[in-house]
Amino acid sequence: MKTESPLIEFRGVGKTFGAGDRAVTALADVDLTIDAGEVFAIIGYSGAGKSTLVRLINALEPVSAGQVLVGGTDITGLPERRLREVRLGIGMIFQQFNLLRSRTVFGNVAYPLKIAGWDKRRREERVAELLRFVGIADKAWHYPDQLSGGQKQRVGIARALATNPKILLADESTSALDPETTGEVLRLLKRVNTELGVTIVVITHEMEVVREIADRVAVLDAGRVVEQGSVVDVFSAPKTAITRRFVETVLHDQPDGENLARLRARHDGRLVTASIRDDRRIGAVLSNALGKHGVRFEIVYGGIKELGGESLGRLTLELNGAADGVDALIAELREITEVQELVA
Ligand SMILES: Nc1ncnc2c1ncn2[C@@H]1O[C@H](COP(=O)(O)OP(=O)(O)OP(=O)(O)O)[C@@H](O)[C@H]1O
Repeated sequence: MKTESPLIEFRGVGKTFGAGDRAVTALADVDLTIDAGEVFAIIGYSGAGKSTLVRLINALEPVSAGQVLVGGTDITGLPERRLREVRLGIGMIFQQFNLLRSRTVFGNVAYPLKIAGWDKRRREERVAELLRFVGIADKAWHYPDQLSGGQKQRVGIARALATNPKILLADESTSALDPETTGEVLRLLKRVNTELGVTIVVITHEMEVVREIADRVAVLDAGRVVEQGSVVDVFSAPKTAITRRFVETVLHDQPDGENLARLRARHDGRLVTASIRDDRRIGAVLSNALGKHGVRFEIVYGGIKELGGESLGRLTLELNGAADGVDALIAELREITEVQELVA
């Protein structure tokens, strides 16, 4: 569901808080395009500028430099009245859910509809529909304190979607949840994207969240976008050290330190780590290793994950055979993938 012009665009955006000696540059030279219909993730460590970046999308903060376009409209410098219209098309969910404790689930979800002037009957129909969609219709008359974290975030999602926004901003929306509940909430967000066609911008410090839900990702470091691309490309060939560190937290695919020492102690053969992207071609080379090169192989370490229908990760192999046979096998593998020899 891609349109010609991006739904959200950052052009040379900078954001500085304070002035003079006290000035803090939260964002610098940010260029980003987010297309309609995609799930776009922005990942970075604490303080990288992620929250500042989302706050610029719904114009909660003015930019210090550059332009932010939403739906083709430059929102920098728009009067407050026009900004309110832009914000109506953008829903938001938060790490701490931000529900009204004094209102029931129904009351929380109905609240934005009330503000938007929907009459009582339409509000009731819409809330019932939303609660069914997020799977908590049976909790309509509960208060937030009676709900689990995952249920609270479902309410947050229903509330954010109430007025049919085209864009949903999710700021660390699963960071307060355990891994299982995180998975459930991410699957719900994916349905919001695919079934309702809502474009989702996910802010996170967890690469696992990016892997599970995003189509594309931008890596933010000290206020700058250091890498952006499709999730499969970024995972399979990270270009910067910081991205490699994030990818490593998901794939756990490279033996180092103690693991490497243990492998060395247990295995006499040569150890190589091969990146896996097209696993069938690599499988074909390995299955001929004995017949063609007289080399036996054993997989001694590895982490492979399914991503966008592809297998990604690295395998560490022990290769046993005559030196020239092992060299020939490594050369053949290098024709199709990256291979690194591990020396203790
Ligand atoms: N209102 C503000 N006034 C002054 N400095 C700010 C303000 N908001 C953010 N900053 C600074 O801007 C930088 C980026 O902050 P931001 O909250 O956007 O990062 P983040 O990546 O969202 O981090 P976290 O994950 O910890 O929320 C930080 O150095 C922060 O201290």
